[in-house]
Amino acid sequence: MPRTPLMAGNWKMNLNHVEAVGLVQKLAWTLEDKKYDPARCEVVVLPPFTDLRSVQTLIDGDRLKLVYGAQDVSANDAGQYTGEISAAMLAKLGCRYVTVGHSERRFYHHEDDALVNIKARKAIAAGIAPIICVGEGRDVRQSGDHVAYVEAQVHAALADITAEQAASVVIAYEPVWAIGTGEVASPENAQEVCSAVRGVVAELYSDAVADTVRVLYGGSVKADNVAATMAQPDVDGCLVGGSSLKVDEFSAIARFYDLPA
Ligand SMILES: O=C(CO)COP(=O)(O)O
Repeated sequence: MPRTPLMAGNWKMNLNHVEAVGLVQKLAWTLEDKKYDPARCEVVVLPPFTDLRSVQTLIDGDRLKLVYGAQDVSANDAGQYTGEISAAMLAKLGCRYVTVGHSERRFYHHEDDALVNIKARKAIAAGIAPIICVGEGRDVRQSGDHVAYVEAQVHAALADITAEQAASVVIAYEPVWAIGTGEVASPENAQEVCSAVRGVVAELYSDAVADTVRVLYGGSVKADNVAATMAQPDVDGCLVGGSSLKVDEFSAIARFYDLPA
């Protein structure tokens, strides 16, 4: 079965719950206006935790053709973990996806590969598809070791995840030097690493699993560069930061197949 492209908007720490409702409404209307077809591209929003209940109510109540998820999940199930949100809580709110291991969490919260792996497994156990984020910093890119670096991150993130579980996993390649900088990776650079990511999945599991897993690119994705990136055989979608907060931009990205490559 061909992989359904996935465009996920990572809002990061932007928009309160009232603003979130406004953005989701406008996004849904714009997509409907443009005859958005969920079979051709799955569109996901990843708001802050405090917005999730409002987003759930809106999407469910109005039967909007949008999927939502969260930006992080606790590595623990319940108990004395002040400030944390469990996978079960996210599942109860109807979250279908959660990003784990975003470079901003690795950097600001010192999250390492082992923790990212636990978070991915917690998400899977709760029936939520983890979007596992990997990607090299500028120093690694300049040293030329970026492929091996990302392959090692993927290996570690998938530890103790079975082949059956791995089929639901999404892996997002987000080179740190491209995040929020306007410096998008070239389509060839994105393809090189996304294909290596798929290679690790094939090596760990099978070609069949590697054919199922969606590999996304993230980093300064915009309507004017998304089509060229999406034309690459191993890029199945994008994890979009800044552009996901702009309705016209994000809805154009969701219809990448109508844009010139
Ligand atoms: O970090 C990102 C998505 O998770 C990418 O952010 P930008 O699209 O703003 O570069």
